[in-house]
Amino acid sequence: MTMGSEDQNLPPHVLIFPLPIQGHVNSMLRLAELLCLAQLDITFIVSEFSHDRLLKHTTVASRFGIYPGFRFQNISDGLPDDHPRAGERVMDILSGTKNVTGPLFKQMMIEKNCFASATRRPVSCMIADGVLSFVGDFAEEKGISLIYFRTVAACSFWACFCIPELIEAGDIPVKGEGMDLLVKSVPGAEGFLRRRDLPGFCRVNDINESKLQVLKSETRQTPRAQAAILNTFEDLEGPILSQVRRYIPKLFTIGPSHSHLAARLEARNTKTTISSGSFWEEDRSCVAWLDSQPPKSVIYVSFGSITVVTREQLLEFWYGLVNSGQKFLWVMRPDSIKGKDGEDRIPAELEEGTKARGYMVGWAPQEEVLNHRAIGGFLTHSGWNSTLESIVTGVPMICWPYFADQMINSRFVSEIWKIGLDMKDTCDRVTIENMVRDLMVVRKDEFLKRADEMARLAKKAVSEGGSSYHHLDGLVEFITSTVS
Ligand SMILES: O=c1ccn([C@@H]2O[C@H](COP(=O)(O)OP(=O)(O)O[C@H]3O[C@H](CO)[C@@H](O)[C@H](O)[C@H]3O)[C@@H](O)[C@H]2O)c(=O)[nH]1
Ligand SMILES: C[C@H]1CC[C@@H]2C(C(=O)O)=CO[C@@H](O)[C@@H]21
Repeated sequence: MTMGSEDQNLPPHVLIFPLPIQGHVNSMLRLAELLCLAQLDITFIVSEFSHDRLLKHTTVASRFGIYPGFRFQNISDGLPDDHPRAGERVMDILSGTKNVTGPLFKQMMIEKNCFASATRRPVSCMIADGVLSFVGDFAEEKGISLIYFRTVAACSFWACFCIPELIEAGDIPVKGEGMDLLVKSVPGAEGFLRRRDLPGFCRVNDINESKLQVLKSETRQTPRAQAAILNTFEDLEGPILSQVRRYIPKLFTIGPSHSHLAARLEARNTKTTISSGSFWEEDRSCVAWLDSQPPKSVIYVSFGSITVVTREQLLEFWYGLVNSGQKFLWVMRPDSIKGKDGEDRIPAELEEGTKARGYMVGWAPQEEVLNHRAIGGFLTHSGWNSTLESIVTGVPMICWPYFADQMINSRFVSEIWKIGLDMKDTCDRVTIENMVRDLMVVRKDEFLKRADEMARLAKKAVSEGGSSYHHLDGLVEFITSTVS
């Protein structure tokens, strides 16, 4: 772990370590590529499960093959291959990572001399997912610089940061009555944040429940890092970012990371295609279907990589979409329906309505879909990457948050940014039908106007002179300063 004098001219060596979940890996891969463009050496720690998926379904090998300083390093996520890694069992990823991956990581770093080689200095800086405190422990033990990258919005990070105060105020546990009461102990969000909008981890019966405790402690330890990164931009979350900076002054906002990457690649004329990090095979036939639809006539429906719905919920969505009379493109992940019980018959009116106005795929090239001129709205689970992708393309949203940060993202979409509607905690066909009509027809112009303005601000942030552009340069400078 000591650095020989021959290493002095080598670039900084950054280790990047995401939680092995689609949204987290996607955003960290984009960060990795941005840092490759700045000529830094990168070791990207990826779970065997995620890496297999990436190799099978993306061009990740050739995408990173052009950067000589980039390497993948596989590690176990501690879960058996047949673990669903979705729905109610997704939190097992956190415990698997802590109990199995953590010790393996430490052993690997020691045995491999922090990935030093003849052409690479030992890891000089670690950028770890904000919920991997064991990386922080190792960094402190070995004196390596540490930056946390929490892949959620600032608003969600901040609400998690305030969990101790929320408990103190009696706003957590969130349950039963009082869900619509405003919370007072998330500074900057007084006046609009209700208990029901707090991150899903707060929905516990008892404050000792592990998901609450884990998120509280993982979030609260963030300031021990020398800096932090958020995939957001100043014009989107300025007031909340000011609150976060009271505790983490060195905070780099570099988002939206996907459009930032596209902008930097474009500026170099390197590549203009979208860099997908999909864990499932993208069904591109939906793009041909979209090509034949009128402008802004289709609502895109996708609930991300973790959401699992019951058959009842599925039917409510389906009736709502068909009854709205609007065209729809629906991503139905193969593992996204809970307890298929053999009762798989689809009512004839839904089959007919889908044939007439719908199209379904198992996984879509989402960025390309959202960019398509035929898309006029997005019915989403409000995962942060999906939210940012929608913002960049100026597509208004209907939010059906499933868990975690999605609960607060959807509140900001509807109440603060006013670029969509929030249907959290409801799932009935009439609400869905009405909201789809509102978004796509009745209030279409109002939502599109605001969404267009937000898209403009997002693009400004990642362009030369913009806040995220400036922050990424600052991040590279900071990383470089850790070796000089
Ligand atoms: O058919 C699809 C559906 C999704 N995506 C992509 O998959 C990613 C999904 O990310 P996200 O919207 O953030 O959802 P999750 O994968 O569910 O992300 C997890 O991680 C996020 C933080 O990184 C959190 O905000 C979410 O709540 C959490 O569920 C996005 O980049 C999408 O473009 C596709 O390419 N095709
Ligand atoms: C499974 C969840 C645990 C933490 C992650 C998260 C976050 O706030 O960082 C939000 O939802 C999921 O992506 C992860």
